[in-house]
Amino acid sequence: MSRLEARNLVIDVPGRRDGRALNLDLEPGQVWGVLGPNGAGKTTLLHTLAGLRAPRAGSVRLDGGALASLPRRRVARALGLVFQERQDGFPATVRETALIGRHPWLSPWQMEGGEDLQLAEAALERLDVDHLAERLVSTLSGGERQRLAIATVLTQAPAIWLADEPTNHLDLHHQTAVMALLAGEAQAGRAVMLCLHDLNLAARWCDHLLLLYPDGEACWGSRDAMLVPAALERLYGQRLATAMVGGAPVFVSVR
Ligand SMILES: Nc1ncnc2c1ncn2[C@@H]1O[C@H](COP(=O)(O)OP(=O)(O)OP(=O)(O)O)[C@@H](O)[C@H]1O
Repeated sequence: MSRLEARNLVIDVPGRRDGRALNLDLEPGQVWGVLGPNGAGKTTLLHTLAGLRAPRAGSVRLDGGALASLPRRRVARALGLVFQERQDGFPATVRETALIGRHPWLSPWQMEGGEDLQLAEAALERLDVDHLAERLVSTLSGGERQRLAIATVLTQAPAIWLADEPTNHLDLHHQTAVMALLAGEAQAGRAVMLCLHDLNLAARWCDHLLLLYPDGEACWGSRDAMLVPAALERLYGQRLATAMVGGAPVFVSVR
């Protein structure tokens, strides 16, 4: 189990004022949703929390240690990142790609062993892409590629998931399956943070929300405290109608 802390964190969005510094803890068992309009800084935040981008101010701490000073292997074992964009620069099969998730756990020239292969196979099956194991990644559909990206992080088995729009390209069934998988990861003691565009998925599956505004303002807290229609309308610059379905709010944009 691991925790990630943002302390007085200002993400570096070019040309934008600092806005509100973030002070939040991503703790084992939690599912955080990051909401905000295009360009608000969701991806920038995730990459900053993963140590791939330097913050403008403040720090990120992993289990109490400054992320920037920890060995990359230690970070790579703890943090799994599902990228929004990905490049498949060289030819690889689906199975080989999932096995990349084991790299943080292997020494530089060590081959993957039987246990690594078992983890990869189980992850491919869990994401419903096991029948594609021999296929080249370049031949996959958008949704299949997305599920493989999640299977690769599942193979990595990190204590903390940072997932940028994990339901991108997914049909309704696979959206629900992926959100259930991530909620299950949290229930098993991992910490999960997701950037989402779908308010209804956030309302259904997240227990904490961070609202990022385009001007750098932000607020965060428990899901119920954050799902205030007026705040969400201001966030997106969009009028919303709200209904309750199965005990959870459902938001629909209205003209
Ligand atoms: N290298 C860069 N140079 C200039 N501007 C950048 C650079 N990287 C990001 N930005 C800008 O920073 C802002 C935040 O980008 P980011 O990708 O974090 O937004 P986002 O909330 O994830 O958006 P989306 O919902 O569209 O994915 C955007 O306005 C983007 O154009």
